[in-house]
Amino acid sequence: MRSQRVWDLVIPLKPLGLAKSRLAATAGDDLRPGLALAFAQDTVAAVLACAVVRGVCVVTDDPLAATELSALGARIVPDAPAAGLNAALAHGARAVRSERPGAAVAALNADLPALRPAELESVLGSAAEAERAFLADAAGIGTTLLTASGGVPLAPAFGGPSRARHRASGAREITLPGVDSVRRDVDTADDLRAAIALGVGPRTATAVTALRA
Ligand SMILES: Nc1nc2c(ncn2[C@@H]2O[C@H](COP(=O)(O)OP(=O)(O)OP(=O)(O)O)[C@@H](O)[C@H]2O)c(=O)[nH]1
Ligand SMILES: C=C(OP(=O)(O)O)C(=O)O
Repeated sequence: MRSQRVWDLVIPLKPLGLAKSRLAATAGDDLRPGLALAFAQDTVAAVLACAVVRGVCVVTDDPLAATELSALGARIVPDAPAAGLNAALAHGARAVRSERPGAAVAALNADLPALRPAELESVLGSAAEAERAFLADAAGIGTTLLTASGGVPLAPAFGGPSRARHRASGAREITLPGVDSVRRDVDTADDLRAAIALGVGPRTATAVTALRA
């Protein structure tokens, strides 16, 4: 029987006061940081429930997020480069591999509140067939997940139209059907509605109830 590959995930998270700025009209400055935290908590909890995930490293400078996400079982690494998303991801991958040389790593956004562990497992199973692989977001423009096998640099190129950049970088695109929850990032009010329709995790459901109230 072929043994299944295990993965270490790297999840970047901006300071909560700055995160999810495109939801400002929906949530307002009082509720938006809590919503961003709830997305991250539901994302991390689903990742940690995935059978092929060995560990989660969250790269963040936010003290509340650090406390809450480490309580779920994530390792927290400060955003020492302070040079944006891709620098944070490369830093997280280095932190993982400094403890586990040769680890297979996957970068995943923190804004996937509908994430299902079984769908993530399918995506990672498909990713194991390539040295580097990625999954496009629900809009088909960006990326929600990028993987690198052991010994292979992650070389993240997230931000805006990153699907084309990851494809051009030589990473293989994962084209699996039935993994909507892994593609469903939430940037806008429409995205949030779509995530709710898929079924969000418990912390996001509570935060959305506060929003509606
Ligand atoms: N550690 C770290 N994480 C980042 C940084 N920039 C973005 N992220 C995270 O990267 C992921 C994807 O970023 P975006 O979807 O643009 O999220 P966002 O910046 O919160 O959303 P907007 O403010 O609407 O652009 C989210 O999990 C962010 O929290 C950064 O400079 N450092
Ligand atoms: C960082 C990304 O997400 P967003 O579109 O939310 O900025 C990305 O898709 O590369």
